[in-house]
Amino acid sequence: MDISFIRNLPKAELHLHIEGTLEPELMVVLAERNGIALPYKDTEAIRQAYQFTNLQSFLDIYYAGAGVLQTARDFYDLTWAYLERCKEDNVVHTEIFFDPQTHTERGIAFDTVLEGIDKALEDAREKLGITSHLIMSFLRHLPEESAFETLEAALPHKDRIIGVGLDSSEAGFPPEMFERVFEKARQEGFIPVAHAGEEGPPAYIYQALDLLKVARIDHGVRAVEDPALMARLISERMPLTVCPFSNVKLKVFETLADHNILAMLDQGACVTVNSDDPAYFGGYMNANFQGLAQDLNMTEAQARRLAANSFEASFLPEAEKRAWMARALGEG
Ligand code: HPA
Ligand SMILES: [Zn+2]
Repeated sequence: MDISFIRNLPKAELHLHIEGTLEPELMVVLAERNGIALPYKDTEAIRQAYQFTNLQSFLDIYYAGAGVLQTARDFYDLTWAYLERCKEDNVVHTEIFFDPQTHTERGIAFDTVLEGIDKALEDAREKLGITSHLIMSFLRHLPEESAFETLEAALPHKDRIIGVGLDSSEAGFPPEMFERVFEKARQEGFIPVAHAGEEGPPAYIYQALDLLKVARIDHGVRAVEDPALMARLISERMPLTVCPFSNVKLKVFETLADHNILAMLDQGACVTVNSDDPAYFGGYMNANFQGLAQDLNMTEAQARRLAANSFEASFLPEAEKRAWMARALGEG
């Protein structure tokens, strides 16, 4: 498939951790700016360290890397760099996760984090024509009480945060542990989503649906182990925000050729393509699409349906969704 076909396709990104867009070059700049010593000699050594055996081996390095983010300007620079990559890849709309607890736990104020990210999103609307939403994600390895405190901190900023998510170490931290905080978040008007079925079993996907009442499942690739669950996801058009490169780097699939995204697409599931933590997993949106073309023989029709799904699954207003879907399908 021609790279220009992928480039020209309008796309929405729905599964992207802003902390996961911290490229080694920016990490070094921010470490110097903030007087922080990195345990790496140069950017080459940082890249060398990015060899993961599972989700946890990634998370350990990812949380350590986020330590260079200190000021609102740092969060601005991080977010702006990602949005410029969106422009290159023709990602016209993005729904970004941020992990407030990664920062509040080390003494950075919630408002500092939000201020920097939100200003970059605002500038991107104006200068790059990219629309966006922000989703704050609770870290599931931390106690429920910490998630409740994070929700409290977000209440004055409801107008700038559309939803809540659940991420970090999945195995041993089932969605049911967060049922109460998600209930409160829904009452406050936040749209719920959750990582489930990345490393965790289908039971975690059921819990995310039935207990957290999510509007999307992040990852969800292990749903294929349970045919009744797959049938339900398909009949409900429940979106799965799938991250092909991430799944290979974290050994959910051995190779990209083993990935189930196109099989799920062809079964009628509302799967979408996303980059998750592109600075750590080796590529942004278009690289993920290109990988599927090369290693799974993705057709142009499949690429169009994946892009259309990304708008269908977004939290854009209905009319905008429909317009972008038509353009992605080549009907607009
Ligand atoms: O893919 C992920 N899974 C869980 N937690 C995460 N935090 C960043 N990326 C991820
Ligand atoms: Zn993720």
